Amino acid sequence: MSLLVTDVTLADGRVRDVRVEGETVVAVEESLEPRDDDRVVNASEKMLFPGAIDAHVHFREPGFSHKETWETGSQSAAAGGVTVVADQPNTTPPTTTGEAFDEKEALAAASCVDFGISGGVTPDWDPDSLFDRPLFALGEVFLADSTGDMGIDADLFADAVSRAADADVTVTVHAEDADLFDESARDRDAGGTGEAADADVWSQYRAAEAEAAAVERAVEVGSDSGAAIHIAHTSTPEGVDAAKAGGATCEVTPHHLFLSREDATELGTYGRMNPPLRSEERRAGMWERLVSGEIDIVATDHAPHTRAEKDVGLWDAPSGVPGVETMLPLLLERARNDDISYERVRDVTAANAAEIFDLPSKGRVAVGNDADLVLFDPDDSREIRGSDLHSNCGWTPFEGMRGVFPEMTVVRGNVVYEDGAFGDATGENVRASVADRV
Ligand SMILES: NC(=O)N[C@@H](CC(=O)O)C(=O)O
Ligand SMILES: [Zn+2]
Ligand SMILES: [Zn+2]
Repeated sequence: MSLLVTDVTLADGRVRDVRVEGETVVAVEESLEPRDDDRVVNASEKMLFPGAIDAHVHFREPGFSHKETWETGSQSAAAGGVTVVADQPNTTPPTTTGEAFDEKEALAAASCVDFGISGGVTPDWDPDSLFDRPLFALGEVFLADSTGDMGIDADLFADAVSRAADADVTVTVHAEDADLFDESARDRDAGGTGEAADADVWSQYRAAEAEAAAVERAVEVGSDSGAAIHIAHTSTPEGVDAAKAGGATCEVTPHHLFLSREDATELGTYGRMNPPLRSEERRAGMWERLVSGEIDIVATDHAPHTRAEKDVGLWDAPSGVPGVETMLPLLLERARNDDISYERVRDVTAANAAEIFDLPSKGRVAVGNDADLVLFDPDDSREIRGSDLHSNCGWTPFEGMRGVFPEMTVVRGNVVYEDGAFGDATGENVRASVADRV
């Protein structure tokens, strides 16, 4: 079957007809004649973007299927216009050996969107077998403990970065320096359980200064060995500036763009994540750097935990919030309000990640590219409700905010999501399928 989307507005404002044949965009023209076997979608007043690439998700399998599975996580992605996800290594077993990579890749066959799998670093990792696999990236490499307690020391980090440089693999870094955490925060009253806790205490504890210091160290190690460094979830303007000064690329999460310490008290443990929410001033500084082009990409750090796990005291709760389904909707809402251009939203959600992570067939609506597409009505803004979303966790820190959600999401020509329903298409590893390697 071929798909013909007519009269659709692209991110740059051009109105075009777009034809998909098989897995590929074959024509983008002012006017294309429908053919007998075309499914024609009349999309006047609608917009067509490249499917978003979320370079940072935690889909939790193997090991934590009660939090999320490849099926639920990828459906949440598809319903949010995300067509590629990159899964992080803090699963059980951690993705630190070739065998663990293979186990995760087999489970990822349940994904309805395309995926990449990143390799992780622990003292007992097996770099030889790991680099033998088609890694999306090395990372996130944890410079401080987060979910999974995979924090590593400086020597192992330097060793890992040089191995990645040899293998020509980008290193993604969770940059926080635990030596700079503010232990005095432990003396503050952290409130009750769940929403009654005060996550501002967590923001004080994992101090803002701890980020830039770790970024500086990471970019230094990167330049010593010639490795490409990508800083995950930068949360402070200082961290972004240090990344850019050191020649690294960086990402920001939706929660660090749209939430701040002013929300932390109300969110309670549902607002506990690493790095934590920052001051309103720093949040605004992140938004400025996104709009200006200093921040390369938005990635969600989609880190689902169940309500039962979150409904405990602040110091006992797991860190992390879901976000893969609401990233593009939240940004499209801002574009609708003229706070950011549609082109910039396209670049930070798709085109730039395709460049940084070397996915030449993805990230753009262009002839010859994979038909990874998202169709939406730019005026169809609605309230975000956790109960409407598709992640297994069933909640969102963005409850009540507005978003522009997709009508249709297409992965390599397959309609994976349309008007609330999912197709039965299967995602593929963006680096190489298992079959290709045998
Ligand atoms: N960001 C988080 O707070 N949590 C992430 C891990 C991580 O990215 O640090 C998780 O896997 O739960
Ligand atoms: Zn992290
Ligand atoms: Zn993460």
